[in-house]
Amino acid sequence: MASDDNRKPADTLVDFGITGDLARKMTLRALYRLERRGLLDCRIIGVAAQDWTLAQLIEHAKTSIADSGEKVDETVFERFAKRLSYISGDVTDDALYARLAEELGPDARAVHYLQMPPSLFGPIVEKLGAHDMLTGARVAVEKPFGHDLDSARDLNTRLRAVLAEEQLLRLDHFLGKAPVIEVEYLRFANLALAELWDRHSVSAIQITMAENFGVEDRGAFYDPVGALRDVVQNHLLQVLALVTMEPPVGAGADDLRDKTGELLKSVSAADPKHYVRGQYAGYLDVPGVRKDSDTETYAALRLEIDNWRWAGVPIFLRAGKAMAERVTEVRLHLRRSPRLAFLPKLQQAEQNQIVLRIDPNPGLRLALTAKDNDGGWVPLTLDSSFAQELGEPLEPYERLLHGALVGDAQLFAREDSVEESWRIVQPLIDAAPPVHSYERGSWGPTAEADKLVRGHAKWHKPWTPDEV
Ligand SMILES: NC(=O)C1=CN([C@@H]2O[C@H](COP(=O)(O)OP(=O)(O)OC[C@H]3O[C@@H](n4cnc5c(N)ncnc54)[C@H](OP(=O)(O)O)[C@@H]3O)[C@@H](O)[C@H]2O)C=CC1
Ligand SMILES: O=C1O[C@H](COP(=O)(O)O)[C@@H](O)[C@H](O)[C@H]1O
Repeated sequence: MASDDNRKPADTLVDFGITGDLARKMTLRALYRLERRGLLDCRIIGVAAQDWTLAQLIEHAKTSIADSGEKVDETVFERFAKRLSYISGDVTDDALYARLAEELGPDARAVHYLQMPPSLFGPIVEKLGAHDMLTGARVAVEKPFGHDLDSARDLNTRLRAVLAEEQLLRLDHFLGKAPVIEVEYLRFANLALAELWDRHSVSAIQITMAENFGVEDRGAFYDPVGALRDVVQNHLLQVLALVTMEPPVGAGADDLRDKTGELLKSVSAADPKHYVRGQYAGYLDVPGVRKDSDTETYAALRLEIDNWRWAGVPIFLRAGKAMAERVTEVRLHLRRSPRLAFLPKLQQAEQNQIVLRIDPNPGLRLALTAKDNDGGWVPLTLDSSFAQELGEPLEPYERLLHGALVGDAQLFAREDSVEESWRIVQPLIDAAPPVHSYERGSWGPTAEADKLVRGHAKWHKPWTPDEV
């Protein structure tokens, strides 16, 4: 397919897996919201195994959208429902593709969105190719992309045998989060930040993704996966790449992805000696979890970026379920200022910090210090809330599905960055240390996690929205 075709807006979304859990919780709502905003300009062909009528699918869509907390406007929903059609069948069966090809017609410009079990990504794309439905089309695949480096490489090889890289969109919903997208602009458009953003000013970077709920009803999915594969290999490494990359040289999707790919390439493979795994008390009772499971629900690790900007700056990542708070943030600890000889008491001020909160209530905090009345120092924080100052953003799935439909690949992970991020974490998969138990509602196995950062800034309690 000529590369210009890959960027043309699609006129059809083929939604494989429209009856599934992700569709119910998130993607039907996202499509409805795009309709409401006037940003949806295609028909939608749902594909799944359920033997439903179109009326049943429409009813299911309405209930799902309402259950997701969205107020359903009848006029908007009617417009949305008119776009829908439905094909039921088994995606491993050729007959389904013959029906799909007929429904699509010869001139369709389709996006095939695969919110399907990952084991079916390869078979579906191959069948689409065999039935000549990939010319002029794009394919968007859900996470996870592989379960280790070898399987990610195999999947890339399999999909790339029938698709050009420009046709393949690998979803990572963190790349659709407004504050994550904002990082590029904040870093490079503000000299006040840009001038501090390197090893001369930054002494350590901490990225925390804490969730205050457990695995709940997702035991069967989660137990073979664990925190490292579920959120570190993808979400947190993509965030790290955006936080530490060099400035892109142009506005194209590959200008940005060249820089994130390059950055991940310069991250050394993780060392299991600098890796802490935890499992919350009660995890083994979750339905679907093996009774003797040693899957981690908490992962903390240290990484090094071996390039001119970041050499020598330790990067600490941690992610956990059933933690004290739900908060995802990036925290840059700046180096200490020299001794403040002009103060009456001999002391050093606390290190400044720059904090980007990704969730909830995204914002930027500058943590400074000021002089108190006794000649010591007190914390002084400058906070901004993006919602208040920048307005309500598109939700991640709205942004990603819209990007897929209009042909903007910028928000999707490219082959190189997916493989590099698996390369980085692979040693932790191959030689996983034992898991340490931690209490629900805590900050994880803190004794072990504290050892990981010994000699550097301690883990900082994340900036939570209720904190003033
Ligand atoms: N659920 C979530 O919260 C999230 C999920 N994801 C990813 O999204 C993808 C889908 O997950 P999820 O929605 O939870 O999965 P589900 O199992 O809930 O849904 C899978 C969908 O695939 C369809 N399907 C499965 N096998 C076949 C088949 N042989 N032929 C036709 N249709 C088939 C199902 O149809 P039917 O229902 O008719 O059987 C259903 O529509 C996965 O890659 C997952 O990792 C990513 C982020 C979050
Ligand atoms: O991909 C995943 O992300 C969610 C967290 O997403 P968020 O947008 O709510 O922060 C995580 O709970 C889940 O385990 C994981 O699969």
